[in-house]
Amino acid sequence: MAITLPLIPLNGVPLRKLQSQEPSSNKFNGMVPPIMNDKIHAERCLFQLRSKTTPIEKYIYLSMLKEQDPAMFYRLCLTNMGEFTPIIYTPTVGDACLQYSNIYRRPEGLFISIKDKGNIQGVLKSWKSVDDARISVVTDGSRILGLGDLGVNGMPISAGKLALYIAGAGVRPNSTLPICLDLGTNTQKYLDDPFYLGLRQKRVSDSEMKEFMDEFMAAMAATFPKVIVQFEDFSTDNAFQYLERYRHRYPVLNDDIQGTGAVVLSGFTNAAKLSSAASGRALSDHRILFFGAGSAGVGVAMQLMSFFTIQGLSTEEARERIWLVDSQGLVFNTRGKLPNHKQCFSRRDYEGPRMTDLVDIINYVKPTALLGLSTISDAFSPGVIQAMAANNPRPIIFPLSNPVRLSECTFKSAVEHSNGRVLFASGSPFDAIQHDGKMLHAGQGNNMYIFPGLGLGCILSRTRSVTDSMVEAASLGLADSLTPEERDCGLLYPRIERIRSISVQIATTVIRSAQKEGVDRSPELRSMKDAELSEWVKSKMWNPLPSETRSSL
Ligand SMILES: NC(=O)C1=CN([C@@H]2O[C@H](COP(=O)(O)OP(=O)(O)OC[C@H]3O[C@@H](n4cnc5c(N)ncnc54)[C@H](O)[C@@H]3O)[C@@H](O)[C@H]2O)C=CC1
Ligand SMILES: CC(=O)C(=O)O
Ligand SMILES: [Mg+2]
Repeated sequence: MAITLPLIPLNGVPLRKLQSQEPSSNKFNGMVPPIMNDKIHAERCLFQLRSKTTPIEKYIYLSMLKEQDPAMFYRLCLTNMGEFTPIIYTPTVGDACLQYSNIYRRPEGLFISIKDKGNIQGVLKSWKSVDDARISVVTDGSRILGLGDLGVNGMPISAGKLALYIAGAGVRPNSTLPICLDLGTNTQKYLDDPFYLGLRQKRVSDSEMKEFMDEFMAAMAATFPKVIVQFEDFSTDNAFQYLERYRHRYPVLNDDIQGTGAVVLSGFTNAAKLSSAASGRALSDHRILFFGAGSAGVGVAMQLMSFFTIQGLSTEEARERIWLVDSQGLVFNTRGKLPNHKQCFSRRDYEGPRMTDLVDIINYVKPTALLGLSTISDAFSPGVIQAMAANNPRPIIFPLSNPVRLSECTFKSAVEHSNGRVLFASGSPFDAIQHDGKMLHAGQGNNMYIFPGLGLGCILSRTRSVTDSMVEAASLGLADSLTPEERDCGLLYPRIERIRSISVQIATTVIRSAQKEGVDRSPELRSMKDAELSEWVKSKMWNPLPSETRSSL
């Protein structure tokens, strides 16, 4: 039965208010259907969503719902997290980016282009809720997931991450600001596409970008004094460069370097304990091989050093537990000139010849863990998985590249070729599978578990900067957040349906860490006991659910 809904707020009255009117009310002059029940309308929205046949149609439907009826969108998102995240986030958001200039309906964030240089603050002031902005996700579209330089088509990434801030951490929708910078694109296909929404020019020079970024950051701080800036999906060199350039001046974080580092440290910590229980190997003896040495690979490697230093190893000993592989093979000192970000982990104990075959590298390194952040789909072939399984009773294999079609292997392949022994987490979701009569679940090692809670902790502590200790605290908060039932099921990450309580736990540890580091600007939180602080964090979360269902979160 087709039902026509008044989808646009009427006379400035939000749709939710209209819908809560009694059927008999004629206050809105017949613009509300006679029978408008909130619960049934939620079912109706789900019905509409589920009747779309392709993921991109579902994405478009949910984008419209988010725009037209945010409270309903977030209510449904929170109560159907497992169904919604693959649509509003990876993998479907990757397709939405690829097709953004074709499917574009309405602006959902700010586009700031190189042509705005000299007037960036003027553009920022046009944002609808200038007083409120607390968190902004900023991309320049130069490395969207593993899909390359998509220019302004990267906007759905900023919008999608912020939707998870709202759903997962209860940041108020009006406090979020998605931004896509247009500094050109080097992808010719877009420059030739009449629908492409960005400037028709190649990316600007490094020096021009630096001047632009300096003005942009100063304008953000002046316009939104309370805002935290999350850099997202910048190409490798710029990701490292701009994090370093601003992290001591402004409260900024880079999600791909720090958020990914934290989420993998957490899942790896849980996996290493299970792996060591099976092998008898000391935790400090794990050996980690990274396939992919870009912003995410090296960001994770830097964060995983703390796994070993927590076990009592020195920084140098921790570094020795890590090997990198890039597109040229094993990274070692005498191979030739290396970019700065790879130098720290370049091996000094290997002098050649070049080693490029992954099975050869595994047989040489004998890793206990293999982590993929390479964007190379199926790089973890059956032979690679078997080599890992031959050396380890419970091999740790994390194919972390996004979206799902770029994953280094599927869950099914990892389970089959390790005879069900694998400890697995992937960047994008995989369905659970049956093996030997047992249901096995894939962990999702994605920074979506970290950034909502980390960002919330930063907002509530009013931090001056985001320190390494705060990122590490977020990671340990996540590792500690598994329930006994989740541990019994062998999960490496908690169930995503519990994202709000996970975010409370992470935000609380992040606030405490900010206080220890002396970067907090909310002194009134210092005297609170931990339980009181957690309750206070929870009370600050925006909640779209009717009060009777809130306790289920
Ligand atoms: N699971 C998660 O939460 C996250 C996943 N990622 C994913 O990680 C992937 C990489 O991201 P970035 O590090 O930022 O990209 P990047 O472009 O900076 O790095 C890619 C790395 O892979 C290496 N590589 C490329 N081809 C290779 C080959 N044939 N063999 C071996 N290595 C090869 C490159 O040399 C480079 O070191 C992307 O797919 C991204 O979506 C990124 C951030 C978070
Ligand atoms: C998850 C994420 O941030 C990425 O793939 O870039
Ligand atoms: Mg990213």
